[in-house]
Amino acid sequence: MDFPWLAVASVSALGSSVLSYAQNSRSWGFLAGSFAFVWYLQVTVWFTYSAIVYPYFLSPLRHLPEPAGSHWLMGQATTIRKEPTGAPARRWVQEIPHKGLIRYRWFFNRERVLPCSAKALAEVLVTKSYSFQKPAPASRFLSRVLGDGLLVVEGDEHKHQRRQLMPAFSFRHVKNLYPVFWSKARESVLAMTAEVGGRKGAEMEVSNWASRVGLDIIGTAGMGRDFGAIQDAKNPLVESYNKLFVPTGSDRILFILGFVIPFTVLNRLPFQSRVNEASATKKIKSVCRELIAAKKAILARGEKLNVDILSVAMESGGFTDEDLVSQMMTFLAAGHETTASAISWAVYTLCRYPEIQQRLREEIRERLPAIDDDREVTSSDIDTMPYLNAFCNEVLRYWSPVPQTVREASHDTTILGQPIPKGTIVFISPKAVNVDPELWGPDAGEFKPERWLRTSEDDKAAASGGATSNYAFLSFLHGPRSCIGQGFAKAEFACVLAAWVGRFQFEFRDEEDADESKLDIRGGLTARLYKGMHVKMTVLDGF
Ligand code: HEM
Repeated sequence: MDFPWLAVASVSALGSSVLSYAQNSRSWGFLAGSFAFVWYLQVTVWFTYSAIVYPYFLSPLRHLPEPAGSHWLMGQATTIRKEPTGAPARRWVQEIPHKGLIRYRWFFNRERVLPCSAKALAEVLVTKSYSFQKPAPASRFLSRVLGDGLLVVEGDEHKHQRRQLMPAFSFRHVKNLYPVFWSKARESVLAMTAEVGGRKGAEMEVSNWASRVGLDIIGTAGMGRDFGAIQDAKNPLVESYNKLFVPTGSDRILFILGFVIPFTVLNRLPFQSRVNEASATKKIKSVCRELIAAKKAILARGEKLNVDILSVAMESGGFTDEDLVSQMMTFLAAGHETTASAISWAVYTLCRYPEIQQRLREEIRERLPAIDDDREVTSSDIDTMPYLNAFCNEVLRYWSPVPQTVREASHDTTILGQPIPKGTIVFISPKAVNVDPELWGPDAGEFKPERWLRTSEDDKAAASGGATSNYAFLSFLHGPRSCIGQGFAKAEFACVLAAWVGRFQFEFRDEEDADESKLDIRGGLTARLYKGMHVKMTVLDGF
């Protein structure tokens, strides 16, 4: 329930004028004082209604099961802010007896609904997908930093954009990109080898490397431009994304102020995060404009464009230049931090389970050419490596690089027959659903690549990791708003990981990291280790 700024301001203006008139006062001081008084009265009434009366006595959601120990006014807000991103939802889904929906309360008892059965998820993500849209504050942020690209737009505009962009992500097209993925993966291995040198157990922060290789892959395979991020850690694009997605101290202040000042006003104030955001967005936009101009010059010369995402979007004829800038910004952001997060968590897992690392390395070395070998690596090499694919699927399941996402009911609707009023916030938690024993069986909470390995020719269960429903694996969501880059991401992830594991041995720098429950995981869009993923790396002979 959002604070009705406009209505409250209008009533305050009217009320203070009436009071001034009734008191026959022409003093500005009296007018301002009575304006503040009427404002205060309304805030008190609104607050009592929205934070106490509605959630406790009137809301149709009040009978849904809730986490125990919620604060009378702050619900689960402090728990959520204290624990690693997505961790409370992971616990609630398993601990609270539910029939597919859980309600929890956020600051000032604002209600949230967590769909957690396959049927509830199917309704939110597929059958009623366009009734559950991105909430206005999330859309405003995404729109500011990405423009109105595929991730932001809703309804018919979304259907139209998605149709135009789909050919760039077709199965056949992604298959043709494997050699590009492999060549960038090799380049990153060579650059990292140079940095490690002959040192045994050299300390490295791998999420930055993963980000840089991700950026170069989306640049080369998605836009026909090598950004050179692997070769240059100070690459302006890398720095711009660091500014955009790494949280600053002022974010917390902005979050709190957001309860009392409208975001349209806050966003104009010179907070550090807003200043960073504006300069980063300007830089990224200028790179995108330059890319589009270069492609247009190719078209003007009558030459044929490549089949990268940008070329497909341009050739569809369905986008203006500014639309194309938004799409490019969307693919750059959506396409590199997510995969980078998956690669970082894969490295973490390899440190945690040295025997899995060894088994994976054996398969890679047996099946793929060594890094110094120029032979092309194709989809038939990568897609037929059972343990590599099982390991990648299990990392995506267990760590869910996008741990949670959010929707808002755009009108009064239902989930599983439960009335959901317009404006209700619905939290979708891949991090919780991906390890729910109801859907995955009793070993859901274990990291176990074997669940994806076929035990016989007609073992069909392995394709879905043995889960009882498609909706059990939510890392890319499902339905019309699922990740359009899923095939691209899986292929890129497998190539980079294979090249890294073939060449390097990974170990924890800080042994205490082995205790997952102590990890400080934060992040809005993707899950990151707050201190960075610091590991020890050694170059191994023979690959
Ligand atoms: C491991 C890597 C990745 C993961 C886990 C991932 C996950 C997701 C998720 C969960 C969403 C839905 C977000 C929401 O609606 O709230 C999404 C959407 C999207 N992803 Fe990915 N993604 C990955 C890689 C990529 C790549 C490589 C690209 C592009 C090449 C990409 C492009 C997009 C786009 C454009 C959307 C918006 C789709 C739409 O709304 O129609 N993603 N992704």
